[in-house]
Amino acid sequence: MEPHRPAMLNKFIQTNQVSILNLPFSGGQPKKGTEVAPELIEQAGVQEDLENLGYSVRYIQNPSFKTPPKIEGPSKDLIKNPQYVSDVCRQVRDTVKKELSEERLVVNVGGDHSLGMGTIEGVQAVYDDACVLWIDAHADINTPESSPSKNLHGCPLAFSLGYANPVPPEFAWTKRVIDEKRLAFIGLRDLDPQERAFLRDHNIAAFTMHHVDKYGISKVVEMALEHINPGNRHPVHLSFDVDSCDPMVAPSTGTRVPGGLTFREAMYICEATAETSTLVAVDVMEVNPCLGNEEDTKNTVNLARSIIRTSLGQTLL
Ligand SMILES: NC(=[NH2+])NCCC[C@H](N)C(=O)O
Ligand SMILES: [Mn+2]
Ligand SMILES: [Mn+2]
Repeated sequence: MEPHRPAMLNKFIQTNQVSILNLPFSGGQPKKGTEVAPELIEQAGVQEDLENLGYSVRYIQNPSFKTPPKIEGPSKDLIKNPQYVSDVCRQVRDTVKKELSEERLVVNVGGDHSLGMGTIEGVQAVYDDACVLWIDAHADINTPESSPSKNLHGCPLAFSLGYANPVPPEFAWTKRVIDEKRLAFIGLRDLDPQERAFLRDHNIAAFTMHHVDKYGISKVVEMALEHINPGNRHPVHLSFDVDSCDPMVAPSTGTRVPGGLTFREAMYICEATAETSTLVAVDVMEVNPCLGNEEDTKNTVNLARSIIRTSLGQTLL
């Protein structure tokens, strides 16, 4: 079939190649189910969507991520599954790094958002000036110590910013790889006390749902991108937690928070990011097909599919 539109010219990735990393993993939080999301999102037709945009797609499967290597008790600071999360995230880092260094755009399909520490390190290993646009109801910037839940999906950015102190031994491989001025959030509405303190003390560009209401999504995206990526000179890593969206839009996810993004606001973020021609990696995280009814699962899987094709250049016209 003729592609109806050529793949967008990308400032950093000059091939038309995309690697989709299926990351069937739920070890960063207690609810089973995120490990089955990648296969459902694949079956929804992502490969065909991207081929229609002119991309050549390679799928990378990681079935071993599904099963914890061994039963582990909590480490002494009580965070859950530290060794399992660490092992998987380290492998994710290496795969992202390899695919990007061979000039393939990377799509990471989770899985829970603890995977973000792996995707960020992988992107930064190839593009050390890349910026991160984190779309989420949550800031995921708790340290293992500050985390009230002790679930590692609430912690990935604390590792990438070097805030965890002490760093649990399992995560000794993580480094401070991003600077605060290269990180922005959109969609925030559920923050823990220490997360709020980090965002304020380090002057991180944190756009909450209040800002979306006040300025509208187009202005918020413009301010966020202008802050982290002035002049579109840096590669962009878009990390999309579907719980940024309203529970009516993304019902099948583990930590639902009322008052989120509409479907169009979510798409607008993807469209505006695509228009910068600087996207090198996108994460779609926290779809849990085991939560909600059949209709809920279908809608949430379709949201994930739409996030992928829209951030890779699909437009409405
Ligand atoms: N990726 C997510 N959905 N994270 C939710 C984190 C919720 C809460 N802040 C915590 O630390 O546990
Ligand atoms: Mn979240
Ligand atoms: Mn998240």
